[in-house]
Amino acid sequence: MDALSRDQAEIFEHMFSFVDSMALKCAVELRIADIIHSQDCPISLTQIASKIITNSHNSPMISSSPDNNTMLYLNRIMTSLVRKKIFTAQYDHDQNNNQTVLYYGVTSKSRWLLRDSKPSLAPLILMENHPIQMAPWHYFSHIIKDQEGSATAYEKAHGCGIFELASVNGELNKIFNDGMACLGEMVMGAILPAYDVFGCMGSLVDVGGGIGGDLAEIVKSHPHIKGINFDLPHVTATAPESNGVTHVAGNMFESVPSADAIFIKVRILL
Ligand SMILES: C[S@@+](CC[C@H](N)C(=O)[O-])C[C@H]1O[C@@H](n2cnc3c(N)ncnc32)[C@H](O)[C@@H]1O
Repeated sequence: MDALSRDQAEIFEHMFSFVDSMALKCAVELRIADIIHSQDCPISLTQIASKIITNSHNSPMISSSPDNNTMLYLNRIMTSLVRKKIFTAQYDHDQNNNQTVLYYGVTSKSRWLLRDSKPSLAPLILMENHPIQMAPWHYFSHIIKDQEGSATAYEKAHGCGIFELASVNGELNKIFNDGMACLGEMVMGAILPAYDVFGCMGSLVDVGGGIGGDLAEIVKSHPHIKGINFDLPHVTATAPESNGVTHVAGNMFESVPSADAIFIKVRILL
């Protein structure tokens, strides 16, 4: 291949690179990793499709024979995910039908797509690839050209910032908080064993603590701490109860509950 064609092929690759994210999102939405992980061995496309149909009707009694379109589209998604080494694909002989069949199996990456077990990146994948969250990425050129004002790409796309939008959009509020909580679990798993700073405090306030997952982990490993999870009202309203953690609603730019120490994780001052 000459240099011109190679460069052109590379631009094509960049042009369609969003397809990888969409295939990942599709796999999470359809619970493909959960379906394959729940079996003891690799399974065929037909088996995956049947499970998807059964799951989508939410009843094992519904007939689960996939039609041609389902098989065609699922085949394309699986091809993309296998290319990214998220699943394996291997031909084997099916003795029941005396045919050679392609079987899909798990890899070390596929467990991060699981919906039914933790740790998982599934909530973050659903959040980052949601149309609301994708829209601001279309405004790069606008914010660069914009000579007046300092609107962010998010504000250009939605007319307000993410926290304001989440306060009036329950779906965004849930996917954002779930995404943050899943990220928090992983980060706290690294912070807690590495930083021995929590023993000396009697109370701790997590400012912008989301639904309180980080603080719950800290209090679990340091039960003497009185935890205060502080966030905006629409966030604390959906926070689950947790032993040793009190949820307090408010605006950090007005006041913050007092405690022996303040914990702030992730850049929130944009
Ligand atoms: C990027 S998230 C981080 C959540 C959590 N700390 C974590 O690391 O997973 C930022 C959090 O700050 C909260 N927040 C934003 N503005 C706030 C404000 N003015 N007062 C209190 N909380 C705020 C948001 O609701 C959100 O839960």
